[in-house]
Amino acid sequence: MTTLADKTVLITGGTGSFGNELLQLIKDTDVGEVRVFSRDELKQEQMRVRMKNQKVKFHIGDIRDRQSVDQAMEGVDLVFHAAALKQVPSCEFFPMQALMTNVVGSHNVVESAIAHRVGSVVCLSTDKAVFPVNAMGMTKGLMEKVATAAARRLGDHETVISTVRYGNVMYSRGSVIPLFVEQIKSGRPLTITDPHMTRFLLSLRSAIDLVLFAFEHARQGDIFVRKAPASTVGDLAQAIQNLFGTDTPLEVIGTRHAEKLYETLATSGELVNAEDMGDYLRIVMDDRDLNYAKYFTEGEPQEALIDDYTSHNTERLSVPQIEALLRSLPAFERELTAFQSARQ
Ligand SMILES: O=c1ccn([C@@H]2O[C@H](COP(=O)(O)OP(=O)(O)O[C@H]3O[C@H](CO)[C@H](O)[C@H](O)[C@H]3O)[C@@H](O)[C@H]2O)c(=O)[nH]1
Repeated sequence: MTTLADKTVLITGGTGSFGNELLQLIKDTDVGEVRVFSRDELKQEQMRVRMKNQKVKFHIGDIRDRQSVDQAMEGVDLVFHAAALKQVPSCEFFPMQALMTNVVGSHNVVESAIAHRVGSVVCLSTDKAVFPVNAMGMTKGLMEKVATAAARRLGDHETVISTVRYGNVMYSRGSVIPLFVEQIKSGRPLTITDPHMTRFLLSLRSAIDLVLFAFEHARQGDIFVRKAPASTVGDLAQAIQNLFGTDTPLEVIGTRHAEKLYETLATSGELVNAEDMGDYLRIVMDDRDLNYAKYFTEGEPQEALIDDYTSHNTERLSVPQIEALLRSLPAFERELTAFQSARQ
């Protein structure tokens, strides 16, 4: 990570799991300074005590408040924009709050970075932003539009704005894997929404690799996608049962509010202009101008021939493959070991 040498990095939403993991990775490199920007003073205090690192500075603020963003942006070279409301149910019930943080807040971050001549801004998005059905995905989709519109306006300005999209981060707080583990530990049935539902699966470390890849390779307005395998929820539950050596009953509870049978990481329209970079896809910005006549004369005939890239048609993990992936997650492995030793 020589490219971070002596750089000042700002992580919005820096006290979350993404910020914590990224900091672990870069705090001992030759990075100049890392600023953690977030609303929660308690989480910042806990992080400060845990880190004890002079390079890490803490800024209380809210991305909805431009002034607080501007203060933290002074002298920054690189922004990882992770601050968001990302719980599907809470965004569903409070869509204006999602709009204020994910759209207006993101606009503040992008415009502040441009005004402070920051070198690179990487915005974190999600597969739920593509063909969105819930307020979380809709507002993240609008965040992408805000980032792309700024990038289009900037052209070859010194600030490069890019976005990354990824699917479900395995074992993230509040997600299905820790839930299934808790249900097994307490002997309750595993609540399965729909055994055929699929999700892209990736580790937090892979998500961070994607963000660093974007920083190192971004051209103006790029969206980067990490290719990822997927599994059905039924197979995921089976893999967890196998590893824990239990046969806890399964209870099919049905699809929850505002969720999809499968997710999409890139649309056929985006794939027409995407560059295959091995583990990653670079979706190039559509930089056509607002000259509507062109839209009717310069369409994209290829689009109809390509499928969207979805968790239904990506590589499908088998149960043993899911087991191997789960065992590579340190937090899962710790739970499993504790469970096994308690049973002996
Ligand atoms: O009791 C449950 C809960 C979930 N699921 C299923 O497990 C899969 C994953 O569910 P998660 O709740 O772990 O993840 P989501 O895809 O719903 O969304 C997650 O990932 C998003 C990012 O893409 C947001 O971060 C969101 O808050 C987070 O929950 C889904 O198919 C869901 O239907 C079950 O079968 N049973």
